[in-house]
Amino acid sequence: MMSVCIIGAGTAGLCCARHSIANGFETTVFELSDRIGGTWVYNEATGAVNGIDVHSSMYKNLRTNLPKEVMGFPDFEIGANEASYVRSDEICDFLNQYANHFDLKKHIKFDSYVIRVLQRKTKWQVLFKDLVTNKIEFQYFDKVLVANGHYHTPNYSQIPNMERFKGQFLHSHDFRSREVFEGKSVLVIGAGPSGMDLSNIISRTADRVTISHHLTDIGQHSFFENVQQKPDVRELDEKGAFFVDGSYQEFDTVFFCTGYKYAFPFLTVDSGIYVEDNYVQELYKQCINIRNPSMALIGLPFYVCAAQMMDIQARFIMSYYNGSNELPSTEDMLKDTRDRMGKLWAEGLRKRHAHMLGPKQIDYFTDLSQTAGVKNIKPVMTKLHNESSKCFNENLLHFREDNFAILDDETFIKLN
Ligand SMILES: Cc1cc2nc3c(=O)[nH]c(=O)nc-3n(C[C@H](O)[C@H](O)[C@H](O)COP(=O)(O)OP(=O)(O)OC[C@H]3O[C@@H](n4cnc5c(N)ncnc54)[C@H](O)[C@@H]3O)c2cc1C
Repeated sequence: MMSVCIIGAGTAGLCCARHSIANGFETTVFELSDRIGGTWVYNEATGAVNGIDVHSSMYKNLRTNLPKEVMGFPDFEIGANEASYVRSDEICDFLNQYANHFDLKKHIKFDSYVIRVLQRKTKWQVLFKDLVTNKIEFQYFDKVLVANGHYHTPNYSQIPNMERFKGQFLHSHDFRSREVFEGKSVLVIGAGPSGMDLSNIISRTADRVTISHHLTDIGQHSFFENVQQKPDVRELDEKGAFFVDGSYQEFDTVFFCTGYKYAFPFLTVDSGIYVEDNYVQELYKQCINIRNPSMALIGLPFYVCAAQMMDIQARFIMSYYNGSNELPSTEDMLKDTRDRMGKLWAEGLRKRHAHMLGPKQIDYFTDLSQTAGVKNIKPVMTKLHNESSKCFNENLLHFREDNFAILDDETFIKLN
C-alpha cells in the first residue's frame, strides 16, 4: 500500500490526510504540538519552548478577516449559526469537527517534530523527534506532503540605523495581546492585512500609533483617531524615526507587521526545493515538486480561500498519486511554470509576490481543475472572498459587522 507522510496538522495537513485516507493510502501525519489547528491554536508562549520555535502567530481575541462562509472545505462547511466573522477558537473547533467527522486523529502522531526529510532511492526517510521521549526516530514513505504553514517565520524589513534604537522591537508573530502597548507610542511598520488590523487593535490601549507604509490609497477613515499614517521610515535613532517626508517622531516600540518567510527547515538541498525572495521553486502548479514529484507542498498561495484551495490542491495531487492522471515530463512541468511566471515577471510582479493570488485565484483553481479533471471550487467562494477583501479595504473599522449568506454556487447576499 502506498505510504504518505504529511507534515503538519493545520488546515492544510488535515485536508491532505482526509483525501489521502479516502484514496486508501497508509497515512501518517506528524504534528509537533499536542493538538490540531496550527495557526488557529492560541499559544501564550513566544520565542522558543524546549528549543523549538513557537509556531502559531495567533493573538488573543482575534476574529477572522474573512467570512466563515469562505473558510470551510467544499465538503465540510463551517456551521451556520454564528456571525460571518468568527473567533479563532471557533475555527479550532471547526477543524476538530472536521478531523472527527473524517476520523483523522488516529492517523496523527502528535508531539512529533520532523527534523529532516531525506531521499533514499525510491523512498523518503523522515526523521522526527518524539518530544515526549526526546528520542529521534525515522520512518520511510513513498510520498511526502509538506503542510507546515507559512505564518511562522518572521520577516523583518531592514531599516537604516536600527541598532541605535533604544526602545522595544516586536514582530506580529510574537504579539499576543494589546495590553503590552498600554500607554505607549508605537510605530507599526507595514500595511498588509495584519498591520492595518493591528494598528486599530493596539490603538485601544496605546497612547498613539503611527503606521508607516508606502501605499497611496488608504483613507484615514480606516483608522481610529489616535492612529496616524506616515510614509516609509528613512532611519531610526535612539528615540524614534525619521520618515522619508522629513518628519520625525519618538516611539517606545517599533512593531514589525512585515509578514513571514516561507521556510522548510527539514528539507535539504537534495529535495529540489529552494526559496528565493519568498518564491518557492520549482513547483508544478504551485504545489508539486518538479524535481521530486513524490513530494508536494500544500497551501503556499496567499490571499485566497485557504481551505477551499488546499482541498483542490490535495485532490489535484492525489489524482497523480492514485494513478488517475500521469504527470507531464520534468521539462514540460518546468516549461509550464516558467511560461506562466515569465508573463507575470513581464507585468512587473516581484518574486516575493509570486504566490499572491487574490482576485486571480479563480484562474488558479480553474487551471488545477481542468489540468487534472477534478471538481472546481464554487465560483461564489471567490466572489465572496473578493467582496470581503473590498469591505476590509473600504471599511476597516466596521467590516466585521457584515454578515453573508450563500444562496447557490454562484450567488451570495449581504444580510445587513
Ligand atoms: C494572525 C493570523 C490571522 C489569520 N487570519 C486568517 C483569516 O481570517 N482567514 C483565513 O482564511 N486565513 C487566515 N490566516 C491564514 C491561516 O494561517 C491559513 O488560512 C491557514 O490556517 C494555514 O494553514 P496551514 O495548515 O497551511 O498552516 P498552519 O495552520 O500553520 O499549520 C501548520 C502545522 O504544521 C505543524 N508543523 C510545522 N513544522 C512542523 C515540523 N517540523 N514537524 C511537525 N509539525 C510541524 C505546526 O505545528 C502546525 O500545526 C491568518 C494567519 C495569521 C497568522
